[in-house]
Amino acid sequence: MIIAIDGPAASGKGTLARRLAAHFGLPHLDTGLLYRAVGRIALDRGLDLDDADATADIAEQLDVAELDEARLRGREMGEAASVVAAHPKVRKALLDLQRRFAHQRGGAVLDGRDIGTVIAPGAEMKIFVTAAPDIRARRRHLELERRGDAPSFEDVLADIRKRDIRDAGRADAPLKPAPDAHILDTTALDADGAFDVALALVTGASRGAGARNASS
Ligand SMILES: Nc1ncnc2c1ncn2[C@@H]1O[C@H](COP(=O)(O)OP(=O)(O)O)[C@@H](O)[C@H]1O
Ligand SMILES: Nc1ccn([C@@H]2O[C@H](COP(=O)(O)OP(=O)(O)O)[C@@H](O)[C@H]2O)c(=O)n1
Repeated sequence: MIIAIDGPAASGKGTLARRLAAHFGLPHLDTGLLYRAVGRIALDRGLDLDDADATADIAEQLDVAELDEARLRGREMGEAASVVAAHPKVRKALLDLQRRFAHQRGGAVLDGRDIGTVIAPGAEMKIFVTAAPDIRARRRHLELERRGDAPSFEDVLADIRKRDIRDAGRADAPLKPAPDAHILDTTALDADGAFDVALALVTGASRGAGARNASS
């Protein structure tokens, strides 16, 4: 089974995807890390993030085994990722590896912005995780504080709003729910509550598929 989790920044999609993957014994890919890595390498090399050709070259040569998650989670990396992710050439360079991961034997869980719409439109389960911007900013602010990065709450909220607008407004693979996605609003749900709702959706869908298979 392919489980596609999409949603805006700090909505809790990564936390949910990891928990679903552990529960079902499926491999998990946080696709945001790919774009963060491209942004990071471009900045390390002093390249212009708006240079679509140079950043697409980096994306083509990206070694997924070398993704250093701790270095990629910083505040400025989310912004850099969002800039390079708007280049169609960068997205194209990262497409095959994500599709292969999604379609491996036994299934997978992927989280990002375009999993249900572009990477795995045939996924058996699509969940679009969302929450109010100020709640997402509070979560991200706490997370950054724990990392020792201490921007103000207002700065984190401004980052999130800016990234939402860029991600939803780009022409190629914009952030939006697939027509058949379940919307999971976690504004009033903690991580356990979000997991319980998602688990009920996934187990309900597999039972439905079992029933359809049994009757066909
Ligand atoms: N439902 C939730 N309620 C409160 N905090 C959450 C919830 N889901 C995730 N978090 C926390 O919020 C932060 C962002 O979550 P994360 O899963 O990384 O979001 P995303 O992958 O959407 O950016 C993390 O510190 C995580 O532990
Ligand atoms: N499948 C994906 C995943 C991320 N991205 C981009 O990468 C950026 C960082 O993604 P992320 O998932 O690591 O960010 P958070 O939601 O964790 O803050 C996003 O703002 C998107 O611009 C994308 O375009 N497509």
